[in-house]
Amino acid sequence: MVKVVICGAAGGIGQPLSLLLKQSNLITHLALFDVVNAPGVAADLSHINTKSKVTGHGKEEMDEALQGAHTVVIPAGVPRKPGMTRDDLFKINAGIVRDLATGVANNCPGAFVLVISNPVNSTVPIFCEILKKHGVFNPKKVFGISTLDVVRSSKFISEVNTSIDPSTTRVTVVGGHSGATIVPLLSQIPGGFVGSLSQDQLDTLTHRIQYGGDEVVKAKDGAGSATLSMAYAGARFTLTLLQATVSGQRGSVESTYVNLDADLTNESVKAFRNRTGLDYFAQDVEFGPDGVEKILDLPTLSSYEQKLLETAIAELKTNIDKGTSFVTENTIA
Ligand SMILES: NC(=O)c1ccc[n+]([C@@H]2O[C@H](COP(=O)([O-])OP(=O)(O)OC[C@H]3O[C@@H](n4cnc5c(N)ncnc54)[C@H](O)[C@@H]3O)[C@@H](O)[C@H]2O)c1
Ligand SMILES: O=C(O)C[C@H](O)C(=O)O
Repeated sequence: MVKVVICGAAGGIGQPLSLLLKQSNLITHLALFDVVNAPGVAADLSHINTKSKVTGHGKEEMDEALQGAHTVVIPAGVPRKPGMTRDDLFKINAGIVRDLATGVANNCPGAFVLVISNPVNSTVPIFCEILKKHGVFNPKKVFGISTLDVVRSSKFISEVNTSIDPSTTRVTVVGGHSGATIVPLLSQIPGGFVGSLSQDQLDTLTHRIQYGGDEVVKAKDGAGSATLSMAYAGARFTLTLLQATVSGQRGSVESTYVNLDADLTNESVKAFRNRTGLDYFAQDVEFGPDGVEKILDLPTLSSYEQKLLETAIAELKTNIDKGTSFVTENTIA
């Protein structure tokens, strides 16, 4: 049985994400958990003629939803409004993520967990610290979802160079998932893409990728942030992970924000960690049956990207400390 649980399933991301996952034959049970409206969304989806069973679970039914989960996807929490940073969401979303992590530790400690709730740079450390406290943390199984940055990068570069097919050109995006911590490695795009840009074009494109979320928040004008593109990105990541962990497919790669203990064999990851002091970082990861098979080496960066990375590292440190301190200060020993 492959049970996938969506926490926050009735929300702006949760609904289209559940719809996309309902189309997968890899999933046998889709469990929708939300503090509001989950049974209604579940009833609606359950009429779609694909293999999976769909169940809805309300506010008091988190444990039941999580029991036996293979994978838990978490888009629960509040989204931004214009003028807010992702870090402004910390106050509310930190507590939501802490409680869901406790639920995972108690009900499905071996599950793969995909954290979408912002600020991802801090909510992933919160999730991992809670699992550590319960003695069930496996760094190969917890992922911060930064796939939307990769999806945006592919699309935005194809608008600059129309010979690029955005559906097949993947861009490595490292660092984290907010503003300056998002570092797209455009120098890695084959065909001399970066060399064809002026410095102004490179600055504009990099800024657009780093602040793509703001474009949507501004356009939605108070009605939230990216939901449909996020559902697409979240489904892409979930299905890639399921193909590796359920179907045994090897060799697929996505950029994702992980605890760097996920690959203790990579010497360059060790060296990076010693130099920066970072325990969490988004990087290209290869999937295997246990989740993270390998964290890939950082490629050689251009001097432009190196500067972006140094700025990202400083901000990431603060974001990570904020997440880990929250757990130290807000959990009963
Ligand atoms: N990682 C990314 O790239 C990315 C992209 C877009 C949005 N996000 C983040 O995803 C989150 C959700 O965004 P949205 O637009 O779907 O928001 P939304 O308000 O539309 O939906 C959130 C849902 O979570 C539910 N919820 C709240 N507390 C809960 C709890 N304790 N347990 C279960 N469900 C709970 C709400 O009832 C709601 O249905 C936000 O934090 C947003 O910033 C992340
Ligand atoms: O911008 C946001 O707040 C939502 C999300 O993180 C995004 O990148 O679109």
